[in-house]
Amino acid sequence: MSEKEQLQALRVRIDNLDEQILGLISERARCAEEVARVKMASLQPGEKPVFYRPEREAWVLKHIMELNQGPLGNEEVARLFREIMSSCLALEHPLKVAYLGPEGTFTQAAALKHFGHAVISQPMAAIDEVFREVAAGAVNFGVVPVENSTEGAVNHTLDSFLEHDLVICGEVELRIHHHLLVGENTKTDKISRIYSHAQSLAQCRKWLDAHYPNVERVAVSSNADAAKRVKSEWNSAAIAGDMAAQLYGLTKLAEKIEDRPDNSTRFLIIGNQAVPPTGDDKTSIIVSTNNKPGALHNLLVPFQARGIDLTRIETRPSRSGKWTYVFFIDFVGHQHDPLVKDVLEQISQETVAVKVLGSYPNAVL
Ligand SMILES: C=C(O[C@@H]1C=C(C(=O)O)C=C[C@H]1O)C(=O)O
Repeated sequence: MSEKEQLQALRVRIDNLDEQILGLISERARCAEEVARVKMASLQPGEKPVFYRPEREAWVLKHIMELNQGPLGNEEVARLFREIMSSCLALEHPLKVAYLGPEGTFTQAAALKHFGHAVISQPMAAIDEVFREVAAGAVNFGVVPVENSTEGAVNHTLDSFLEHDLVICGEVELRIHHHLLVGENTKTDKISRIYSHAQSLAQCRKWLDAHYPNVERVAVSSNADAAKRVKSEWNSAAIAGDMAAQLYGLTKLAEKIEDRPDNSTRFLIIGNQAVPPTGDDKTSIIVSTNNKPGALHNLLVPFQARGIDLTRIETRPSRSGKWTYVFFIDFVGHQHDPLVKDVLEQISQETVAVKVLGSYPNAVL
């Protein structure tokens, strides 16, 4: 067979497979519609239907990754199935998700990675506004950054948990790649100012010291805001990611300029709905202790005694008295696990207050 004939034969096979895939996706979507009908039919009077099931979605993605034998990688097939689920869920009930905006931020990228592109995503100007939108019921979920592997905690997010009664329903991790971006009119040999969010400037500090030691670094409210500004200024550049570059039509003067190649940010999904266990979960709590010697030690011993892994501990001022603190603790397990119930009971006897922010599936993607 000639090359042309071989390619033609392969394309016929691909067309045939696509038709089968379409048939199967449509059948799956009809099943999701049926799920919605069943959920609606079995509601008690006054009860609201729960369409989005994060624990079920985590299971579906893990199941697919376990079955996958290549040649596509696990992450790749999971991303495809994430989008299929997103579209199926949107047929049941379109989800509204608020995120720390404006459009083009890494938080938007995280929201789309977690929920897929079929959600209605709404940018908010500040982290606190995301919390308020979710608390008011104007959106189903919110997405906020909580920690970066280079720069540490996002304090605004931690502090917002002290002020709102919301539940953590999930987490997303995103590799963060920063680029130095310029507009069409930028005089690249005369850059006198570089805009970005303070966290991003910090994540690229060494690169900036080496390449632009004398250029003014200007912290603005988001990377997307930085990208927007350079469009109208001739002597400015921005540090931002791919989404912002695309959105504002900027070009990359330098790529992947973050100081650490593994630079990642963790985001939280906040909502009003508690998530049942999946067997691979994490729990986040806030604890306030008496300001006396050994308080932190006494708090941690019960975890150690039960072999519960702490994945993170963060301290913040309590805001209810000078030099008093609260601890944000993440650990492995679900609040319904007997061992976790037991540890929560014990620490609530030894501390001033314990608040469970939520138990949620470990990030699959
Ligand atoms: C189909 C359901 O509803 C939603 C859609 C899902 C899917 O498309 O697989 C999974 C969980 C839910 O978010 C369900 O509850 O099973």
